[in-house]
Amino acid sequence: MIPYEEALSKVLEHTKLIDTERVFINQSLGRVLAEDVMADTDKPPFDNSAMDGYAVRYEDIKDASQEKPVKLKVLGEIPAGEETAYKMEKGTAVKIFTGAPIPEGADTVIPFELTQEENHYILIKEPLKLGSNVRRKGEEIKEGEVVLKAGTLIRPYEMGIMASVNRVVVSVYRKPRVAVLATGDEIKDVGEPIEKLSQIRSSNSYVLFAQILRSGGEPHYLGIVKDNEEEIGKFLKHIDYYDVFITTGGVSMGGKDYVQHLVKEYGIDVKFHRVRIKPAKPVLFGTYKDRGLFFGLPGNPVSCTMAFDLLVHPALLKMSGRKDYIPKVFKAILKEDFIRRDAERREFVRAFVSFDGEKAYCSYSHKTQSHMLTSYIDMNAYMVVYEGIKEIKKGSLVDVIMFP
Ligand SMILES: Nc1nc2c(c(=O)[nH]1)N[C@H]1C(S)=C(S)[C@@H](COP(=O)(O)OP(=O)(O)OC[C@H]3O[C@@H](n4cnc5c(N)ncnc54)[C@H](O)[C@@H]3O)O[C@H]1N2
Ligand code: MOO
Repeated sequence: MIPYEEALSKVLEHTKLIDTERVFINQSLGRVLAEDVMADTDKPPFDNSAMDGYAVRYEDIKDASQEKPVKLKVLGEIPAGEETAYKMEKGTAVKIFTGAPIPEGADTVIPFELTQEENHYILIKEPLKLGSNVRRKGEEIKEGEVVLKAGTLIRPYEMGIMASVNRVVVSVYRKPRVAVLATGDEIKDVGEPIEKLSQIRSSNSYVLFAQILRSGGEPHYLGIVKDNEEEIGKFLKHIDYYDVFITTGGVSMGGKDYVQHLVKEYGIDVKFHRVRIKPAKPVLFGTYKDRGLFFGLPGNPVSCTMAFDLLVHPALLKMSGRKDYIPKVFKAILKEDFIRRDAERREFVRAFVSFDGEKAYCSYSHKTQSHMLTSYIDMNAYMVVYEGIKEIKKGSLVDVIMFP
């Protein structure tokens, strides 16, 4: 049995960056840019007003005061989207709206609130700084400048930035194709008739499907296969099509746990089998072809789910070009005592982390066993109980990892 860090670094060591594809920007959310995105023009493309008000010449208004108001003649108005033919001379102002181009000769904008208008004239009773309320051409970005670097995660903000520089198609890392195959004679899909009390619904298939989606992958649901080498082999025959292949069940010591024998037959090079973690001890990891990743996750629902979050999720992120793929560990104050009997493995207990000002607090689910998927209800993190630790007192600092 290897420790968790070693398992994770083995997985990441074999995780290679996936190839790229071009997508329409609306399809790019959550993907990672595989190219730099450049500005097509200066931003803003022209000097324009940041307020509804009057474009003026600073020279004219710099000495305005309550006692000596400045009076300017209003030549006309410029709405946003209009070009301007006004040429401003001494003693004049032009009514202007937010986003409209600053007329030639003007350099400052006075908001309506600071003026009084009367018969095509305005009165100004206080000065403004030179350039007030003017958004300068190119002040945000210069034409040709890299606005988004390759490697950037695309969030709604970045999508907007790409639209603002008229980039409609962009190169991103492809979504990994991830197969999910549930194994087990007793496993039934949702909706299938249950003939015997000993049969179990395949919750794992659905958790995994959603986890893959959440990790930015493309889930391929392969259904359920019996504990039968030939049947499982029919799926593994096509393993090359997938970037990642996940099975659940059949990896422990049971007589029908075929996966570990089969993997060799289908070109999977096993890198580890069994990790000193609780749950998910029997997890198996291997590689195929030059870049495929194979995960044999345990059948127990919590073991399967947790092994995905802590081993598969980081790999999917890394493969997709993400830089933040290592699970972040931080400290929280334990709100109640924790005790366990067996301290051989590092345990990842489903926990709830809450924040109060600067401090984080941690409580945990008392359903600690690996068949209880309901231990995830209302929880948002894993509390890490390290090897050799049997007891943690209320008030102690514990390590926690938020769910992805
Ligand atoms: N003698 C030993 N027995 C077991 C060991 C061990 O070290 N020595 N390890 C235990 C641990 S830890 C785990 S975890 C399980 C993992 O076993 P498998 O991966 O071989 O899984 P199965 O035996 O096929 O199933 C275990 C359990 O999970 C249920 N299951 C399976 N598939 C699904 C599914 N798709 N959806 C929901 N539930 C599923 C299955 O019915 C079993 O109850 O092994 C221990 N045994
Ligand atoms: O490791 Mo198993 O996942 O403890 O139940």
